[in-house]
Amino acid sequence: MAVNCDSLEQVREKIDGLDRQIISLIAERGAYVSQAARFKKDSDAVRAPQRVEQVIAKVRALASELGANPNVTEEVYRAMIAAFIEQELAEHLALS
Ligand SMILES: C=C(O[C@@H]1C=C(C(=O)O)C=C[C@H]1O)C(=O)O
Repeated sequence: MAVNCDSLEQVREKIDGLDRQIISLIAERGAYVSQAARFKKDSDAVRAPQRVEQVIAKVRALASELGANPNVTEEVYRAMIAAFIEQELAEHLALS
């Protein structure tokens, strides 16, 4: 839960701290995305558009539950997943 800040400096300190946590989680998520490449036969399987839509529906619901903006959450996730698909495609190519 966000605290009420007394200055812009404090706001930015909070954001900087959260960015560190978010990036650590992106690193962990990315490691699992890379592992997924080992279990897929081709680039269509890497892209897995049905799974992408499942993730988007799930994170929109989670956003509503946890007090985040569902539209912002969806945009962030679509951009993140698009980048992870490129990462996974490169992993998949390297394995073949
Ligand atoms: C990690 C996977 O591969 C890709 C990446 C996804 C993601 O970042 O959530 C979801 C589906 C795929 O586009 C997967 O199929 O689960």
